[in-house]
Order: sequence, then C-alpha cells, then structure tokens
Amino acid sequence: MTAQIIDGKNFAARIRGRVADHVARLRDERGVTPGLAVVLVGDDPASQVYVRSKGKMTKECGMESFEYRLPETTSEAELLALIAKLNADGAVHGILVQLPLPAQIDAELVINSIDPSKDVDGFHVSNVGRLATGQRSMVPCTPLGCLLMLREHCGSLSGLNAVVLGRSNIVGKPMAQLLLSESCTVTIAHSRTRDLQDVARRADILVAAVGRPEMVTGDYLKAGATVIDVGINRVERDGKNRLVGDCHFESCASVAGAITPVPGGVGPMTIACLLANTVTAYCRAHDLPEPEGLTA
Ligand SMILES: Nc1nc2c(c(=O)[nH]1)N[C@@H](CN(C=O)c1ccc(C(=O)N[C@@H](CCC(=O)O)C(=O)O)cc1)CN2
Repeated sequence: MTAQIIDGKNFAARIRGRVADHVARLRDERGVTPGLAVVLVGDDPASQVYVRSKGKMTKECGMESFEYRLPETTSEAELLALIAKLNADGAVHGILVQLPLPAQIDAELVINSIDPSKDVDGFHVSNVGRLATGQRSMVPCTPLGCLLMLREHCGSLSGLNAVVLGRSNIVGKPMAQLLLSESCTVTIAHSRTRDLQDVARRADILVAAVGRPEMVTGDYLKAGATVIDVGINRVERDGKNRLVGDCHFESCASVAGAITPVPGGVGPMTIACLLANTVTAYCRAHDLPEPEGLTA
C-alpha cells in the first residue's frame, strides 16, 4: 500500500484563508480588528523563526500583531509584569509566550498568569481542566491542527481506535482528550508502555508525538491506518541538516492508508490554528458567533 499524503501546508493555507475572511467580516461589519501578542524571551534560533512567521501570518490575515522580544536575562518578575499589561490591554485578544523559556523562568507560573480567555495556546490550567471536562476551552494549537486534519481526512472519528504516542502537556494529553470527545477509543502510550508495537498496531489513527527521530516504523502500523506525525527533529544525514518526524516516512507510507509528511504536515497547522484561536478568543470575548470549522 502507498499512503495518501495529508498535505498540512495546503490545509493550513486554507485555514488561514478562512481566518482572513472572518477577520474581514469583523472589520467591515463592526469596524474591529482582533490582536495577537507574541512574547519571545531569549535567542533560541528555531523560536525566532516561529515567532517571525507568527507575526507575518497574523498581519497577512488582517489582524493586529504585537511582538515583544526580551533578552535571555529577563527575570520572571519582568515577564509577569509584561503579561499583566497585556491582560489589561483591550487591543490584545490573544497572548502567546513562545516556549521554551530560559531556565530562570518558571514556565508554568508564567502560563498560568495569562488571562485564560486570552490564552490562545490553551496551556493555562483552567483551559486544560475545561478541555478535560468537556467544557468550552481554548484548545492547544498543535492538537487542534491534528484534529482538523483528521476530521477532514476521515470524516467521523466515532468508534475508531486511536493511539497517541507521547504524554506531553502540549500535545499528547490534549490530543487524547480531543479524540475522546470525538468518541474514539483512546490509548495513550509512552516510553514505558509494554509491547508498544502491539499497542500501536491496534490503531486506526496513530498520533506520534514522542520527539524521537523516526522511531515509528511500518511494523508499528495496522494496514490502512491514518498516521499523524507531530515530530519535528533536526538530524544530520550525509553531512546535511535534515528535518524528520517521529515516523520513518518511507516504511510507514508503505503500510498506512494516509500519513502527514515532515516538513509540511502538522507544523504549518500549528500557526494556522493559533490564528484561528485568536479570532475565536475575540468572538467569545464579545459574545459573537465563532468562526465555523476552526474550533474543536
Ligand atoms: N507557546 C508555544 N511554544 C511552542 C509551540 C506552541 O504551540 N506554543 N510549538 C512549538 C513551535 N511552533 C510554534 O510555536 C512551531 C513548530 C513548527 C512549525 C512548522 O511550521 N514547522 C515546519 C518546519 C519548519 C522548520 O523548517 O523548522 C513543518 O513542520 O513543516 C510551526 C510552529 C514549540 N514552541
């Protein structure tokens, strides 16, 4: 079998188009513009690239972009003071603090200081609890992107066996909650799971988010499974730097029914869903109808 490629780059462009349409309607009908504030602390090269893309795409969708670049030596108190200012700013409807943060800053404390209604990353403990209990919440961008791709590719997910490899707060746990709310039968597997291949081979949907380059090979898969590869791993091959997923693409594509590539799969959906979450946050804050098809 040769798997169908789920093109995240193309899908993300369509999501951004829908966000832009909604933003244009808000501007034309109400004269308002949603705003997203992104805070970067330090000089992590990958984070700098992601933050630049977030600002550029926010503006391309017609929204207001506020960028804060703070030095590596920024103290926790300084960052908390900036967040308090953004929480109180009526022009800011979404706040995102780029991760990872430097070691002197407690990321959990910082995330939980963001107003939950502006927490477009969906990492605040209140949003995490709301998602887990089936209440309306802000949903983390990467799992939301995976869910939107799965819905488009599979249609109804009800009754399917879903295996999530990885238990991080950012991807694995919220992904499992989202699949559960779609009525999947969900297993969360991780580095200590016994007979991991056997567990994975039961999956109709496999989401790989373990952060280990090409760990999942074709023999982890049921024939025809839908594979969502969340991994973004930089490796050196033949003297060149390459980006690979958590799945070994060629062997998985020969068994799966459909698979996301790396790059060009889940990654682009993360930023598209951040923009979608910003519009959603605006609409919720102003009791307006939410954009269709851009929420969980
Ligand atoms: N506050 C947050 N921090 C981080 C998040 C997050 O969701 N919120 N996620 C990641 C980084 N990230 C966005 O911030 C992100 C990662 C990857 C991509 C992407 O488009 N990847 C491309 C490849 C790009 C490359 O060459 O490096 C792809 O997969 O095709 C976008 C956003 C950690 N921090």
